[in-house]
Amino acid sequence: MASDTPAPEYLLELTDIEAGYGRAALVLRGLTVKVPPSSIVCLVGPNGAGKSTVLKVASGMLTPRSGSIRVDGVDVTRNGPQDMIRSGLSHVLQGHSVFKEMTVAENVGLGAYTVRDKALIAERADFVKTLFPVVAERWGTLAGALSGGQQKQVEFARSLMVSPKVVLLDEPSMGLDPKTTTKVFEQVVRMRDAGIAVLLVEQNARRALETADIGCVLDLGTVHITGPAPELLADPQLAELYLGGRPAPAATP
Ligand SMILES: Nc1ncnc2c1ncn2[C@@H]1O[C@H](COP(=O)(O)OP(=O)(O)OP(=O)(O)O)[C@@H](O)[C@H]1O
Repeated sequence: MASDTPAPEYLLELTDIEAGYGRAALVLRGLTVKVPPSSIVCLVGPNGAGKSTVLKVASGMLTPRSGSIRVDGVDVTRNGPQDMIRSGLSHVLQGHSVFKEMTVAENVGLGAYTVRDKALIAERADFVKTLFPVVAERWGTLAGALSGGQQKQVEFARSLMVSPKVVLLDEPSMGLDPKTTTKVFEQVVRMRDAGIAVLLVEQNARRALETADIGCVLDLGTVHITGPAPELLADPQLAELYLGGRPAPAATP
């Protein structure tokens, strides 16, 4: 029977979040970020602005002191990490987290450790193999034998084994050369096109905004500007302040 309840406008809503570590001063100060379905939302901003902290709050690793978190319209503010996964959020941490002495298949399988149904696990494994061809091609290979960019795709595949609504990606380009970064961002777009919303944190602000649908500029724990990523990229003042200088002028014919 079809439900009369309209689908929420956003899959993830972080509203007026205040959060910090222990007794130290607040890191996030009234932060609001919203992720619509089938979109890539990118958080950019200077070192220490609180970008990774946003993802820790969204994944239940850090409980906010105030504010609310909603996933697909449901309030999950007090959920811990396990319950956040059940709510539909999956977090790919900063740095490299594949187990190099395990095969690609074993690494991907770890993402499904909360899933009991073997047929469901096989179905999801088929899905990630289709989405990330390199994962299918290197399925039986030790993950340590893969390049950095390929290992990142194994991490993406592992994160999708819980069938998330939103994937939280913390600096997927870290330690990768520009060519590999381009390939990794192509995979982020494939995730979005497969219907998975993405909240992306990146140091490489210009590159990330070129990939994202929506950009949020974070400074001192709050979002200063948010809007369509192409508009943020075209803003000369923003480029000067946060994107390492003005964009190159268009070539004259
Ligand atoms: N585990 C922690 N314990 C205490 N303070 C922390 C912890 N993690 C981060 N911080 C502090 O929170 C602030 C924001 O850090 P965060 O990593 O969220 O920023 P960021 O914007 O992601 O920075 P970067 O781009 O350098 O990764 C910083 O002042 C940092 O020192």
